[in-house]
Amino acid sequence: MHPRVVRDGMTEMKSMLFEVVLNVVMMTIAGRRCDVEGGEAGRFMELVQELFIVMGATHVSYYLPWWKWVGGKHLEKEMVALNENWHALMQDLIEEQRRKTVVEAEGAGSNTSSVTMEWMLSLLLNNPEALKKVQTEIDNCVGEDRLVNESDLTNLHYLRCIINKTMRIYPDDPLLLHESGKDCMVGGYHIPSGTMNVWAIQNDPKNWKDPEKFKLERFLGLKGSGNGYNYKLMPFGTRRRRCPGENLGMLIIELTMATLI
Ligand code: HEM
Repeated sequence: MHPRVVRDGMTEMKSMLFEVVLNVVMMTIAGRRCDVEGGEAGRFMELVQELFIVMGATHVSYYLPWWKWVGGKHLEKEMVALNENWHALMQDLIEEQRRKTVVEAEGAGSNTSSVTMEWMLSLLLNNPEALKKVQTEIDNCVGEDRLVNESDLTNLHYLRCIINKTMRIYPDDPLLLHESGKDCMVGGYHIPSGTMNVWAIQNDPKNWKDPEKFKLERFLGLKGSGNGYNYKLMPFGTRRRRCPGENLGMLIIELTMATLI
């Protein structure tokens, strides 16, 4: 991985963080790193970004079904095109792996973890005291003569607090559990009025006093997310649809950020 110096000694972190996560996931499922020179990483990043735009879009055709009949750009077409591009990329990988691997987890894993790390960097740079504190914690537990390893992570409590803080105020999927203004049924499930989305729950003063304040200590001693936090913090979702990559995602974030810090 080569740092990209943008200007005046500043480094562009977004694509580097994305590449780290993509390589970890790629090693896990395909046994090799991502081909940066051949453009595989760039191809992935473009598709993941496009996917998030299409998934997050509120489209005019939701409200005006006749839009597509009069020739308006239809979300369905964009999704089909995106799906075909994903398919082509996945097909290359699958062929390379002789059809032995499941690859759809890549998109879900790469963007979520790298975006969380990007927000975390931003939080740390804007809160120098917290940065100092976490640096001291790493210096005390790991020292300066070696890199952080997995067994150190149980001692890096403050690091974990900052990750939790990041995921509380900048969840990857803020609109998870869609907000509902009135009682309704969705797919046979009753959604009561006043149902809130994840961002609203995680930033509700009823759940987190002074939610906007930087009070990391409030995360100390709390374990896991979802049920562990009484549903006040659930960046990985909860129950049946909960993210299956939670442990891997947390591990990647902890190791990468601790090493970087
Ligand atoms: C910071 C890292 C991550 C965050 C915040 C995150 C968050 C989420 C969320 C909110 C969901 C949707 C839950 C729901 O629909 O209720 C999800 C689903 C999923 N995630 Fe993650 N994720 C992360 C990392 C990963 C990683 C590393 C992988 C795999 C290597 C992964 C694989 C998946 C898959 C396959 C699903 C779909 C599960 C299903 O539909 O049943 N995620 N994730």
